[in-house]
Amino acid sequence: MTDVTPWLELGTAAAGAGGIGYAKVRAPRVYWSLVGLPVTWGRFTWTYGSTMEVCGLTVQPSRLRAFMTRTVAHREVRPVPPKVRRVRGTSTGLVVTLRLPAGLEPADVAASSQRLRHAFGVQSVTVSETKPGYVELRMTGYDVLRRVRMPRTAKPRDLVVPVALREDGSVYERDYRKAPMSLTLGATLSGKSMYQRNLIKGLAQLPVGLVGIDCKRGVEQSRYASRLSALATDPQSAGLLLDALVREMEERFDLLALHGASDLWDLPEDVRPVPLVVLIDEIAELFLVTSKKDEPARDHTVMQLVRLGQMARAIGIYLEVCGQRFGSDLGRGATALRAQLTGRVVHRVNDKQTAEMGLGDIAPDAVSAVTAIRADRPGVAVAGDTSGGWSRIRTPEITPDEAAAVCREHADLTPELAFLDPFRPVIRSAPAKAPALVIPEPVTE
Ligand SMILES: Nc1ncnc2c1ncn2[C@@H]1O[C@H](COP(=O)(O)OP(=O)(O)OP(=O)(O)O)[C@@H](O)[C@H]1O
Repeated sequence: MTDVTPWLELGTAAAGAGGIGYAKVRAPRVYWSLVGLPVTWGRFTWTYGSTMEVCGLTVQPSRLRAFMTRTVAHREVRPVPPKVRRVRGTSTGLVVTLRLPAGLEPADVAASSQRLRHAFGVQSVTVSETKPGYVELRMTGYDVLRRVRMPRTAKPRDLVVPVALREDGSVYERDYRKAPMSLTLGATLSGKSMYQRNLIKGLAQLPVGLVGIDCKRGVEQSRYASRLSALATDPQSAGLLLDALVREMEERFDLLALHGASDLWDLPEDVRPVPLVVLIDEIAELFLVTSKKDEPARDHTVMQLVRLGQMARAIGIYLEVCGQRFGSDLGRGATALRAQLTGRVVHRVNDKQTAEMGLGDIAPDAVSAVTAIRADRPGVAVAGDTSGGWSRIRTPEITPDEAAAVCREHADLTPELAFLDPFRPVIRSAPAKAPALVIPEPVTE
Protein backbone atom coordinates (compact mmCIF):
# COMPACT_ATOMS: atom_id res chain seq x y z
CA MET A 1 0.00 0.00 0.00
CA THR A 2 1.35 3.45 -0.93
CA ASP A 3 2.16 5.83 1.87
CA VAL A 4 -0.01 8.96 1.44
CA THR A 5 1.55 10.88 4.34
CA PRO A 6 4.05 12.93 2.22
CA TRP A 7 1.23 13.88 -0.16
CA LEU A 8 -0.94 14.93 2.77
CA GLU A 9 1.90 17.02 4.19
CA LEU A 10 2.56 18.56 0.78
CA GLY A 11 -1.15 19.32 0.34
CA THR A 12 -1.36 20.94 3.78
CA ALA A 13 1.74 23.05 3.07
CA ALA A 14 0.36 24.10 -0.33
CA ALA A 15 -3.03 24.99 1.22
CA GLY A 16 -1.25 27.01 3.96
CA ALA A 17 0.86 28.89 1.40
CA GLY A 18 -2.22 29.48 -0.75
CA GLY A 19 -4.14 30.77 2.27
CA ILE A 20 -1.36 33.17 3.20
CA GLY A 21 -1.11 34.39 -0.41
CA TYR A 22 -4.88 34.88 -0.50
CA ALA A 23 -4.80 36.77 2.82
CA LYS A 24 -2.01 39.00 1.52
CA VAL A 25 -4.24 40.20 -1.33
CA ARG A 26 -7.77 39.94 0.07
CA ALA A 27 -7.29 40.35 3.82
CA PRO A 28 -4.14 42.43 4.35
CA ARG A 29 -5.00 42.99 8.01
CA VAL A 30 -4.95 39.21 8.67
CA TYR A 31 -1.76 38.80 6.62
CA TRP A 32 -0.10 41.59 8.57
CA SER A 33 -1.02 40.02 11.93
CA LEU A 34 0.15 36.52 10.92
CA VAL A 35 3.25 37.28 8.86
CA GLY A 36 4.06 40.99 8.47
CA LEU A 37 4.06 41.93 12.14
CA PRO A 38 6.43 39.18 13.42
CA VAL A 39 8.81 39.71 10.47
CA THR A 40 8.88 43.50 10.85
CA TRP A 41 9.20 43.29 14.63
CA GLY A 42 12.15 40.93 14.23
CA ARG A 43 13.79 43.10 11.59
CA PHE A 44 13.30 46.18 13.76
CA THR A 45 14.81 44.47 16.82
CA TRP A 46 17.87 43.03 15.06
CA THR A 47 18.74 46.01 12.89
CA TYR A 48 17.66 48.94 15.06
CA GLY A 49 21.13 50.13 16.16
CA SER A 50 22.80 49.89 12.75
CA THR A 51 19.77 51.40 10.95
CA MET A 52 19.70 54.43 13.22
CA GLU A 53 23.42 54.86 12.72
CA VAL A 54 23.26 54.82 8.91
CA CYS A 55 20.19 57.07 8.96
CA GLY A 56 22.16 59.66 10.93
CA LEU A 57 20.01 59.30 14.03
CA THR A 58 22.76 58.81 16.57
CA VAL A 59 24.79 61.20 18.71
CA GLN A 60 28.24 60.98 20.23
CA PRO A 61 27.92 59.76 23.83
CA SER A 62 28.90 61.90 26.80
CA ARG A 63 32.42 61.36 28.11
CA LEU A 64 31.20 59.39 31.11
CA ARG A 65 29.00 57.19 28.96
CA ALA A 66 31.79 56.73 26.43
CA PHE A 67 34.08 55.55 29.21
CA MET A 68 31.48 53.15 30.61
CA THR A 69 30.47 51.62 27.27
CA ARG A 70 33.69 51.51 25.25
CA THR A 71 34.72 48.09 24.05
CA VAL A 72 37.78 47.10 25.98
CA ALA A 73 39.46 45.38 23.04
CA HIS A 74 39.27 48.26 20.57
CA ARG A 75 38.73 51.24 22.90
CA GLU A 76 36.08 52.18 20.39
CA VAL A 77 33.23 54.55 21.32
CA ARG A 78 29.87 53.66 19.75
CA PRO A 79 27.45 56.48 18.84
CA VAL A 80 24.16 56.41 20.77
CA PRO A 81 20.75 55.99 19.05
CA PRO A 82 17.45 57.03 20.69
CA LYS A 83 16.48 54.61 23.43
CA VAL A 84 13.54 52.31 22.57
CA ARG A 85 11.02 52.76 25.37
CA ARG A 86 8.11 50.76 24.00
CA VAL A 87 7.21 48.66 20.97
CA ARG A 88 3.58 47.86 20.32
CA GLY A 89 2.07 45.87 17.48
CA THR A 90 -1.31 47.00 16.10
CA SER A 91 -3.63 45.55 13.49
CA THR A 92 -2.10 47.86 10.90
CA GLY A 93 1.49 48.37 11.97
CA LEU A 94 4.05 48.85 14.70
CA VAL A 95 4.18 51.77 17.13
CA VAL A 96 7.55 52.54 18.73
CA THR A 97 8.17 55.09 21.46
CA LEU A 98 11.68 56.52 21.49
CA ARG A 99 13.50 58.61 24.10
CA LEU A 100 15.67 61.10 22.26
CA PRO A 101 19.26 61.59 23.45
CA ALA A 102 20.49 65.17 23.94
CA GLY A 103 21.35 66.57 20.52
CA LEU A 104 18.46 65.04 18.56
CA GLU A 105 15.06 66.64 18.02
CA PRO A 106 11.78 65.22 16.63
CA ALA A 107 12.37 67.05 13.32
CA ASP A 108 15.62 65.03 12.82
CA VAL A 109 13.68 61.76 13.10
CA ALA A 110 10.86 63.07 10.89
CA ALA A 111 13.40 64.09 8.23
CA SER A 112 14.64 60.47 8.11
CA SER A 113 11.19 58.88 7.92
CA GLN A 114 11.61 57.87 4.27
CA ARG A 115 14.96 56.21 5.04
CA LEU A 116 13.43 54.39 8.02
CA ARG A 117 10.49 53.27 5.89
CA HIS A 118 12.80 51.57 3.41
CA ALA A 119 15.14 50.20 6.06
CA PHE A 120 12.33 48.49 8.00
CA GLY A 121 10.40 47.54 4.86
CA VAL A 122 7.09 49.15 5.83
CA GLN A 123 4.48 51.15 3.91
CA SER A 124 4.96 54.42 5.77
CA VAL A 125 6.58 55.90 8.86
CA THR A 126 5.13 58.96 10.58
CA VAL A 127 6.75 60.70 13.49
CA SER A 128 5.02 62.68 16.21
CA GLU A 129 6.22 64.20 19.45
CA THR A 130 4.34 62.78 22.43
CA LYS A 131 6.04 64.90 25.12
CA PRO A 132 9.36 66.77 25.32
CA GLY A 133 12.16 64.30 24.64
CA TYR A 134 9.87 61.53 23.34
CA VAL A 135 8.70 60.69 19.85
CA GLU A 136 6.36 58.04 18.54
CA LEU A 137 7.19 56.27 15.29
CA ARG A 138 4.03 54.91 13.69
CA MET A 139 4.98 52.35 11.08
CA THR A 140 2.18 51.13 8.81
CA GLY A 141 2.74 47.63 7.56
CA TYR A 142 0.60 47.71 4.42
CA ASP A 143 -1.40 50.09 2.25
CA VAL A 144 -4.24 50.77 4.69
CA LEU A 145 -6.00 53.12 2.26
CA ARG A 146 -6.41 50.47 -0.46
CA ARG A 147 -9.57 49.14 1.16
CA VAL A 148 -10.71 51.17 4.14
CA ARG A 149 -12.32 49.47 7.12
CA MET A 150 -12.99 51.57 10.17
CA PRO A 151 -12.15 49.98 13.54
CA ARG A 152 -15.23 48.84 15.44
CA THR A 153 -14.33 51.19 18.31
CA ALA A 154 -14.64 54.28 16.05
CA LYS A 155 -18.02 55.64 17.13
CA PRO A 156 -19.38 59.22 16.99
CA ARG A 157 -19.40 60.95 20.39
CA ASP A 158 -19.94 64.52 21.64
CA LEU A 159 -19.24 66.59 18.55
CA VAL A 160 -16.61 64.24 17.16
CA VAL A 161 -17.32 62.11 14.09
CA PRO A 162 -14.89 59.45 12.81
CA VAL A 163 -15.03 59.86 9.02
CA ALA A 164 -11.93 58.29 7.51
CA LEU A 165 -8.69 56.41 8.09
CA ARG A 166 -5.27 58.01 7.94
CA GLU A 167 -2.52 56.21 6.07
CA ASP A 168 -0.87 55.32 9.38
CA GLY A 169 -3.99 53.35 10.34
CA SER A 170 -5.27 55.86 12.89
CA VAL A 171 -8.80 57.24 12.67
CA TYR A 172 -9.35 60.71 11.23
CA GLU A 173 -12.07 62.45 13.20
CA ARG A 174 -14.03 65.57 12.38
CA ASP A 175 -14.06 67.43 15.69
CA TYR A 176 -16.45 70.40 15.61
CA ARG A 177 -15.16 71.83 18.90
CA LYS A 178 -11.58 71.98 17.53
CA ALA A 179 -12.37 73.05 13.93
CA PRO A 180 -15.90 74.49 13.94
CA MET A 181 -15.94 75.59 10.28
CA SER A 182 -14.62 73.40 7.52
CA LEU A 183 -14.12 73.28 3.76
CA THR A 184 -14.03 70.13 1.60
CA LEU A 185 -12.73 70.54 -1.94
CA GLY A 186 -12.32 68.16 -4.87
CA ALA A 187 -12.83 67.67 -8.59
CA THR A 188 -15.86 65.76 -9.85
CA LEU A 189 -15.73 62.06 -8.91
CA SER A 190 -12.98 62.68 -6.38
CA GLY A 191 -15.07 61.48 -3.42
CA LYS A 192 -16.60 64.62 -1.89
CA SER A 193 -20.08 63.15 -1.67
CA MET A 194 -18.71 60.00 -0.05
CA TYR A 195 -16.97 62.17 2.55
CA GLN A 196 -20.23 64.08 3.23
CA ARG A 197 -22.13 60.80 3.38
CA ASN A 198 -19.81 59.42 6.06
CA LEU A 199 -20.08 62.68 7.94
CA ILE A 200 -23.89 62.71 7.83
CA LYS A 201 -24.00 59.06 8.89
CA GLY A 202 -21.97 59.97 11.99
CA LEU A 203 -23.71 63.28 12.73
CA ALA A 204 -27.14 61.65 12.43
CA GLN A 205 -26.33 59.62 15.56
CA LEU A 206 -25.51 62.68 17.67
CA PRO A 207 -27.86 65.08 19.46
CA VAL A 208 -27.36 67.89 16.92
CA GLY A 209 -29.61 69.62 14.42
CA LEU A 210 -28.68 69.16 10.76
CA VAL A 211 -29.38 71.84 8.19
CA GLY A 212 -28.90 71.07 4.49
CA ILE A 213 -28.22 73.49 1.65
CA ASP A 214 -28.02 71.62 -1.62
CA CYS A 215 -28.70 73.88 -4.58
CA LYS A 216 -28.42 70.96 -7.00
CA ARG A 217 -32.18 70.63 -6.31
CA GLY A 218 -31.42 68.48 -3.30
CA VAL A 219 -30.20 65.45 -5.26
CA GLU A 220 -27.61 64.61 -2.59
CA GLN A 221 -29.15 65.73 0.66
CA SER A 222 -32.86 65.03 0.17
CA ARG A 223 -32.11 61.37 0.91
CA TYR A 224 -31.27 62.36 4.46
CA ALA A 225 -34.47 64.40 4.94
CA SER A 226 -35.71 62.28 7.85
CA ARG A 227 -32.81 63.60 9.95
CA LEU A 228 -32.66 67.17 8.55
CA SER A 229 -34.26 70.03 10.47
CA ALA A 230 -34.18 72.17 7.31
CA LEU A 231 -33.32 71.79 3.65
CA ALA A 232 -32.88 74.47 0.99
CA THR A 233 -32.63 73.27 -2.60
CA ASP A 234 -32.24 76.53 -4.53
CA PRO A 235 -30.27 79.77 -4.01
CA GLN A 236 -33.37 81.79 -3.12
CA SER A 237 -34.51 79.53 -0.25
CA ALA A 238 -30.85 79.11 0.78
CA GLY A 239 -30.67 82.91 1.18
CA LEU A 240 -33.78 82.92 3.40
CA LEU A 241 -32.51 79.97 5.41
CA LEU A 242 -29.20 81.75 6.05
CA ASP A 243 -31.12 84.87 7.17
CA ALA A 244 -33.02 82.70 9.66
CA LEU A 245 -29.75 81.20 10.93
CA VAL A 246 -28.22 84.66 11.40
CA ARG A 247 -31.31 85.79 13.38
CA GLU A 248 -30.98 82.64 15.51
CA MET A 249 -27.29 83.44 16.02
CA GLU A 250 -28.18 86.91 17.32
CA GLU A 251 -30.78 85.49 19.69
CA ARG A 252 -28.30 82.93 20.99
CA PHE A 253 -25.77 85.71 21.61
CA ASP A 254 -28.43 87.55 23.67
CA LEU A 255 -28.87 84.34 25.66
CA LEU A 256 -25.12 84.13 26.30
CA ALA A 257 -25.12 87.76 27.47
CA LEU A 258 -28.07 87.08 29.79
CA HIS A 259 -26.20 84.21 31.49
CA GLY A 260 -22.77 85.85 31.40
CA ALA A 261 -21.50 82.93 29.32
CA SER A 262 -18.80 83.17 26.68
CA ASP A 263 -19.95 80.23 24.61
CA LEU A 264 -22.73 77.67 24.26
CA TRP A 265 -21.00 75.14 26.50
CA ASP A 266 -20.85 77.61 29.41
CA LEU A 267 -24.66 77.82 29.48
CA PRO A 268 -26.63 75.77 32.02
CA GLU A 269 -27.77 72.54 30.35
CA ASP A 270 -31.50 73.32 30.73
CA VAL A 271 -31.27 76.51 28.62
CA ARG A 272 -28.53 75.42 26.22
CA PRO A 273 -29.74 75.43 22.59
CA VAL A 274 -28.97 72.43 20.44
CA PRO A 275 -25.80 72.67 18.28
CA LEU A 276 -26.49 72.98 14.56
CA VAL A 277 -24.34 71.74 11.67
CA VAL A 278 -25.03 73.49 8.36
CA LEU A 279 -24.02 71.25 5.45
CA ILE A 280 -23.55 73.20 2.22
CA ASP A 281 -23.09 71.13 -0.92
CA GLU A 282 -21.53 72.79 -3.99
CA ILE A 283 -20.86 76.24 -2.56
CA ALA A 284 -20.31 77.76 -6.04
CA GLU A 285 -24.08 77.59 -6.63
CA LEU A 286 -24.56 80.26 -3.93
CA PHE A 287 -22.10 82.58 -5.68
CA LEU A 288 -23.39 82.23 -9.24
CA VAL A 289 -25.70 84.83 -10.74
CA THR A 290 -27.24 84.77 -14.18
CA SER A 291 -28.09 88.47 -14.37
CA LYS A 292 -26.96 91.73 -12.81
CA LYS A 293 -30.24 92.14 -10.91
CA ASP A 294 -29.49 88.96 -8.90
CA GLU A 295 -26.18 90.35 -7.63
CA PRO A 296 -27.50 92.18 -4.51
CA ALA A 297 -29.24 88.97 -3.33
CA ARG A 298 -26.07 86.94 -3.95
CA ASP A 299 -23.91 89.51 -2.08
CA HIS A 300 -26.37 89.42 0.84
CA THR A 301 -26.28 85.60 1.00
CA VAL A 302 -22.48 85.57 0.94
CA MET A 303 -22.31 88.25 3.62
CA GLN A 304 -24.63 86.20 5.87
CA LEU A 305 -22.36 83.18 5.35
CA VAL A 306 -19.27 85.22 6.24
CA ARG A 307 -21.02 86.45 9.41
CA LEU A 308 -21.88 82.89 10.42
CA GLY A 309 -18.31 81.82 9.64
CA GLN A 310 -16.89 84.61 11.76
CA MET A 311 -19.10 84.40 14.82
CA ALA A 312 -21.33 81.34 14.96
CA ARG A 313 -18.79 79.01 16.62
CA ALA A 314 -19.47 80.46 20.07
CA ILE A 315 -23.21 79.81 19.83
CA GLY A 316 -22.85 76.29 18.41
CA ILE A 317 -23.61 76.77 14.71
CA TYR A 318 -21.00 75.03 12.56
CA LEU A 319 -20.45 75.29 8.81
CA GLU A 320 -19.45 72.33 6.65
CA VAL A 321 -18.84 73.69 3.15
CA CYS A 322 -18.18 71.56 0.09
CA GLY A 323 -17.20 72.49 -3.46
CA GLN A 324 -15.01 71.90 -6.48
CA ARG A 325 -13.02 75.13 -6.25
CA PHE A 326 -12.99 77.99 -3.79
CA GLY A 327 -11.08 81.04 -4.95
CA SER A 328 -11.53 84.72 -5.56
CA ASP A 329 -12.88 83.85 -9.05
CA LEU A 330 -16.15 82.81 -7.33
CA GLY A 331 -16.83 86.46 -6.59
CA ARG A 332 -16.94 89.01 -3.79
CA GLY A 333 -16.63 87.56 -0.29
CA ALA A 334 -15.20 84.20 -1.38
CA THR A 335 -11.74 84.64 0.13
CA ALA A 336 -13.20 86.23 3.29
CA LEU A 337 -15.42 83.18 3.75
CA ARG A 338 -12.62 80.72 2.98
CA ALA A 339 -10.43 82.33 5.65
CA GLN A 340 -13.09 81.41 8.25
CA LEU A 341 -13.17 77.76 7.22
CA THR A 342 -10.10 76.51 9.02
CA GLY A 343 -10.74 72.76 8.83
CA ARG A 344 -9.64 71.65 5.35
CA VAL A 345 -10.02 68.40 3.44
CA VAL A 346 -8.87 68.42 -0.18
CA HIS A 347 -9.54 65.50 -2.52
CA ARG A 348 -8.03 65.06 -5.99
CA VAL A 349 -8.16 68.36 -7.86
CA ASN A 350 -7.61 69.28 -11.50
CA ASP A 351 -4.83 71.81 -10.98
CA LYS A 352 -2.24 72.91 -8.46
CA GLN A 353 -3.98 76.26 -8.02
CA THR A 354 -7.06 74.55 -6.54
CA ALA A 355 -4.84 72.56 -4.16
CA GLU A 356 -3.29 75.86 -3.09
CA MET A 357 -6.76 77.37 -2.55
CA GLY A 358 -7.52 74.49 -0.19
CA LEU A 359 -4.31 74.09 1.75
CA GLY A 360 -1.80 76.75 0.66
CA ASP A 361 -2.72 79.10 3.50
CA ILE A 362 -2.78 76.58 6.37
CA ALA A 363 -0.46 73.68 5.40
CA PRO A 364 1.69 74.68 2.40
CA ASP A 365 3.68 71.40 2.56
CA ALA A 366 0.49 69.47 1.83
CA VAL A 367 -0.12 71.02 -1.60
CA SER A 368 2.21 68.58 -3.40
CA ALA A 369 0.54 65.66 -1.57
CA VAL A 370 -2.81 66.75 -3.04
CA THR A 371 -1.46 66.97 -6.58
CA ALA A 372 -0.09 63.42 -6.17
CA ILE A 373 -3.54 61.86 -5.44
CA ARG A 374 -4.25 59.26 -8.12
CA ALA A 375 -7.48 59.38 -10.15
CA ASP A 376 -8.03 55.66 -9.52
CA ARG A 377 -8.18 56.27 -5.75
CA PRO A 378 -11.46 58.19 -5.23
CA GLY A 379 -12.03 59.11 -1.62
CA VAL A 380 -8.35 59.75 -0.91
CA ALA A 381 -7.82 63.27 0.42
CA VAL A 382 -5.36 65.39 2.33
CA ALA A 383 -6.63 66.78 5.62
CA GLY A 384 -4.81 69.81 6.94
CA ASP A 385 -4.96 71.43 10.33
CA THR A 386 -4.23 74.96 11.40
CA SER A 387 -0.99 73.93 13.12
CA GLY A 388 0.52 73.25 9.67
CA GLY A 389 0.21 69.46 10.08
CA TRP A 390 -1.54 67.31 7.49
CA SER A 391 -2.35 63.68 6.81
CA ARG A 392 -3.48 61.53 3.90
CA ILE A 393 -6.90 60.04 4.55
CA ARG A 394 -9.56 57.93 2.83
CA THR A 395 -13.21 57.44 3.69
CA PRO A 396 -14.78 53.98 3.84
CA GLU A 397 -17.07 53.25 0.90
CA ILE A 398 -20.72 53.36 1.95
CA THR A 399 -23.88 53.58 -0.15
CA PRO A 400 -26.35 56.47 -0.02
CA ASP A 401 -28.96 53.96 1.19
CA GLU A 402 -26.76 53.01 4.14
CA ALA A 403 -26.44 56.65 5.24
CA ALA A 404 -30.16 57.28 4.61
CA ALA A 405 -31.05 54.23 6.74
CA VAL A 406 -28.98 55.60 9.65
CA CYS A 407 -30.80 58.94 9.26
CA ARG A 408 -34.20 57.20 9.39
CA GLU A 409 -33.13 55.12 12.38
CA HIS A 410 -32.17 58.27 14.31
CA ALA A 411 -34.99 60.49 13.06
CA ASP A 412 -36.15 60.89 16.69
CA LEU A 413 -32.97 62.91 17.38
CA THR A 414 -34.09 65.63 14.93
CA PRO A 415 -34.73 68.67 17.16
CA GLU A 416 -37.97 70.65 16.90
CA LEU A 417 -36.83 74.16 16.03
CA ALA A 418 -39.65 76.61 15.33
CA PHE A 419 -37.44 79.05 13.43
CA LEU A 420 -36.61 76.31 10.91
CA ASP A 421 -40.21 75.20 10.38
CA PRO A 422 -40.60 77.00 7.02
CA PHE A 423 -37.63 75.02 5.69
CA ARG A 424 -38.50 71.62 7.08
CA PRO A 425 -38.44 69.02 4.30
CA VAL A 426 -41.69 67.11 3.87
CA ILE A 427 -41.08 63.45 3.28
CA ARG A 428 -43.68 61.95 0.99
CA SER A 429 -43.87 58.20 1.26
CA ALA A 430 -42.52 56.62 -1.90
CA PRO A 431 -43.31 53.34 -3.61
CA ALA A 432 -41.33 50.38 -2.23
CA LYS A 433 -37.67 50.33 -3.31
CA ALA A 434 -37.87 53.72 -5.06
CA PRO A 435 -35.96 56.54 -3.35
CA ALA A 436 -38.06 58.81 -1.12
CA LEU A 437 -39.29 61.93 -2.89
CA VAL A 438 -38.66 65.02 -0.84
CA ILE A 439 -40.46 68.26 -1.54
CA PRO A 440 -39.40 71.23 0.57
CA GLU A 441 -42.36 73.22 1.86
CA PRO A 442 -42.89 76.58 0.15
CA VAL A 443 -40.98 79.32 1.92
CA THR A 444 -43.44 81.80 3.36
CA GLU A 445 -41.14 84.62 4.44
N1 LIG B 1 -13.59 56.28 -0.20
C1 LIG B 1 -13.94 55.70 -1.34
N2 LIG B 1 -13.65 54.40 -1.57
C2 LIG B 1 -14.01 53.80 -2.73
N3 LIG B 1 -14.69 54.43 -3.72
C3 LIG B 1 -15.02 55.71 -3.55
C4 LIG B 1 -14.66 56.42 -2.36
N4 LIG B 1 -15.11 57.68 -2.46
C5 LIG B 1 -15.71 57.76 -3.65
N5 LIG B 1 -15.66 56.60 -4.30
C6 LIG B 1 -16.26 56.31 -5.62
O1 LIG B 1 -15.92 57.34 -6.51
C7 LIG B 1 -17.03 57.76 -7.25
C8 LIG B 1 -17.27 59.27 -7.08
O2 LIG B 1 -17.50 59.55 -5.72
P1 LIG B 1 -18.35 60.81 -5.27
O3 LIG B 1 -19.70 60.78 -5.87
O4 LIG B 1 -18.27 60.87 -3.77
O5 LIG B 1 -17.49 61.99 -5.93
P2 LIG B 1 -17.82 63.55 -5.97
O6 LIG B 1 -16.53 64.24 -5.77
O7 LIG B 1 -18.91 63.88 -5.02
O8 LIG B 1 -18.32 63.72 -7.44
P3 LIG B 1 -19.34 64.87 -7.98
O9 LIG B 1 -18.73 66.20 -7.71
O10 LIG B 1 -19.40 64.57 -9.44
O11 LIG B 1 -20.66 64.65 -7.28
C9 LIG B 1 -18.23 56.92 -6.80
O12 LIG B 1 -18.41 55.87 -7.71
C10 LIG B 1 -17.78 56.37 -5.49
O13 LIG B 1 -18.31 55.07 -5.25
